[in-house]
Amino acid sequence: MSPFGDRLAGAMAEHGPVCVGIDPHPGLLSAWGLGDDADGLRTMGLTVVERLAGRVAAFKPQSALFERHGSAGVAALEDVLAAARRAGTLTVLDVKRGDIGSTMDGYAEAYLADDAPLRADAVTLSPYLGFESLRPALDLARRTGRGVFVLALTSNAEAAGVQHARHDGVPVARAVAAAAAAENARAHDAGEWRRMGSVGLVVGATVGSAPQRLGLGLDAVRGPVLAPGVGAQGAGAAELARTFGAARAQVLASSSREVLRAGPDGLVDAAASLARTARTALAPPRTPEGPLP
Ligand SMILES: O=c1ccn([C@@H]2O[C@H](COP(=O)(O)O)[C@@H](O)[C@H]2O)c(=O)[nH]1
Repeated sequence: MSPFGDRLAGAMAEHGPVCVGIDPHPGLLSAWGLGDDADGLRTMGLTVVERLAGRVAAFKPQSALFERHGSAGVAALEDVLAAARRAGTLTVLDVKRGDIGSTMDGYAEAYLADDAPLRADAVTLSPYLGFESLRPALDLARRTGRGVFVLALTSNAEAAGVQHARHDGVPVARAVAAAAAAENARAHDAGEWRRMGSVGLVVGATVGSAPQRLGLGLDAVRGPVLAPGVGAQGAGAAELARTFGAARAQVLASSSREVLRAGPDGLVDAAASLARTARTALAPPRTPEGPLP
């Protein structure tokens, strides 16, 4: 299997830089005429996969909303991940895991091993026990051709107190970006990827000019940037264009509730509209003569 970053770069070029979140909130399940139970979760997830596979670059199931229903909910999540695999659309499992190294081994095995029932193409990870505590997941993802998205600047306003804080004068989020860049550089030097590294960052589309102000150097990370916050959290084309600047070619815009609110019959149009917004906002800046070299 080619590495996640290269596979994602191909999917973004083919289907647009768009990820649809599968977040079965109780209110959405009710609006879809589904019960807030494991069958409802499964039906919503499988419907999203059936209608949108091959139309978007990736799906991002939100683990928490499946875990609410215990083992039956997790079984539904396994089914949704398996359906996306069969359909050939990439999955980013949003689990935001992070722990001491020995426990991190367990999380890595749970989501990134080839035989894991909950395996996804990539997972979200939290670096707030120290970036290096994520080593088991970084290494297993590299061995199995999978990817990780490490939280750098999350879309929620209260995150700034932690992520903008400075340690030895360096903003925490910038240190996270630098560590991700180093991982991608090592893998590139080893000849492992061509188009994009497999260690990505999460940077909310709602964070304004924070990446520039904090000197994150997102383009230098050379990995994908997962940008949640489009739609229900208020970010649109203007925010995507403003926030990501020189890194816009790496950005995977993500939206959950706004697409799901369209209901089963409106999914295709809602995802197409999201793709149009993301493609326009994230296109290279144009000069009078054409795109910049
Ligand atoms: O910084 C972050 C990281 C993750 N998320 C997750 O993305 C979706 C957003 O859902 P919407 O309905 O499009 O608002 C959700 O699963 C979050 O947990 C995020 O929003 N911000």
